[in-house]
Amino acid sequence: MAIQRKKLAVVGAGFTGATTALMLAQKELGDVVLIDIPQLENPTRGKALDMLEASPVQGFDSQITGTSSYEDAEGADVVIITAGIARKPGMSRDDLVNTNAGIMRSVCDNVKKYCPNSYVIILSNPVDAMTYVAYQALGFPKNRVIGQSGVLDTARYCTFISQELNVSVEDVRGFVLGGHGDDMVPLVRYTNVAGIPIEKLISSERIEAIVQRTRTGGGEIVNLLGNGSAYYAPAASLVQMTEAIVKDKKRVLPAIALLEGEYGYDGLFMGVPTILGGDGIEKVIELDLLEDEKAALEKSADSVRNVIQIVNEG
Ligand SMILES: NC(=O)C1=CN([C@@H]2O[C@H](COP(=O)(O)OP(=O)(O)OC[C@H]3O[C@@H](n4cnc5c(N)ncnc54)[C@H](O)[C@@H]3O)[C@@H](O)[C@H]2O)C=CC1
Ligand SMILES: O=C([O-])CC(=O)C(=O)O
Repeated sequence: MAIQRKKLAVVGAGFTGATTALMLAQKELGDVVLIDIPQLENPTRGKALDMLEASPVQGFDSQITGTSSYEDAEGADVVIITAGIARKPGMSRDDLVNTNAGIMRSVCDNVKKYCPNSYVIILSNPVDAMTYVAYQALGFPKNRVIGQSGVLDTARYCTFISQELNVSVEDVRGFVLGGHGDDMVPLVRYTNVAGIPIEKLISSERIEAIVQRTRTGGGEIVNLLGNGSAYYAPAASLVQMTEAIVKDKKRVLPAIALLEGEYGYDGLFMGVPTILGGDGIEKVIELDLLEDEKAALEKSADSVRNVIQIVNEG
């Protein structure tokens, strides 16, 4: 049988979804189906057509289709869910929980029906809780339900470190653990520049400032934009995760995974280092944490549990 291109569905054709669709196509990771609600069928088709018309200029052969019908996404290999409302200045991600949980359930009913074998990556906020909602609604095995937070949070962290030291971003390595909220845990002890621990390069005061800026990195963009939240770096993060899956790269990337004993948590979805490959989350990597790191992770886990409780009560 002829080799076929991968089929990639992006649900939600707003800022993050549209940007992701374009970046996926530019990297030729597969043909992209961009889906939004029926009331936005024409704008969604228009965005997809506009992107496709960039393909001769940029030289990519991925197809991009805009639709409100999940039938067009039938059999997708990867489904990225960005559907939902975004926060505005003065709001926390958790304020979105009730609206987005309803949207997530209705989207997942369709994904389950039309893309039963897909690997699903969740972006909608509050993303740890939304990954839990998706897992319940989809009924897929845990390796196929993956939340995006850590790639983005780590990207922000590494951006700030590279700016601080005026070195290439390519040489900065780090990890952010925990929930996607203001008490996320950038792991300073596991952060280095070309192998050199950052504690040897940056003062502890400046490291603390970078950690704090990372934790509130999403809010910093929300305040600057005024009417929505970040989308370029979130889209780039989704594309890196999709690439790891469709090319079976076995990248070591942070992702929101269902923990079943790892790090001492059971039944909780939270950001941890994983191996991301052709079978989705192929492994959760467990790091030895010091007491203060464990305490910081526990604080973050507590925030995630509180939001999940709202979901369960709602
Ligand atoms: N986890 C993360 O790191 C990040 C999460 N986000 C979250 O991603 C979500 C999307 O953000 P943006 O794209 O900026 O918002 P946006 O408002 O630009 O786009 C959301 C789109 O979802 C669509 N939508 C709503 N209900 C739908 C349904 N039932 N089916 C299909 N589409 C539906 C809307 O019509 C809209 O076009 C927000 O919840 C935001 O907080 C954004 C950035 C990073
Ligand atoms: O801050 C937000 O609401 C969107 C988001 O999750 C991020 O950019 O990290």
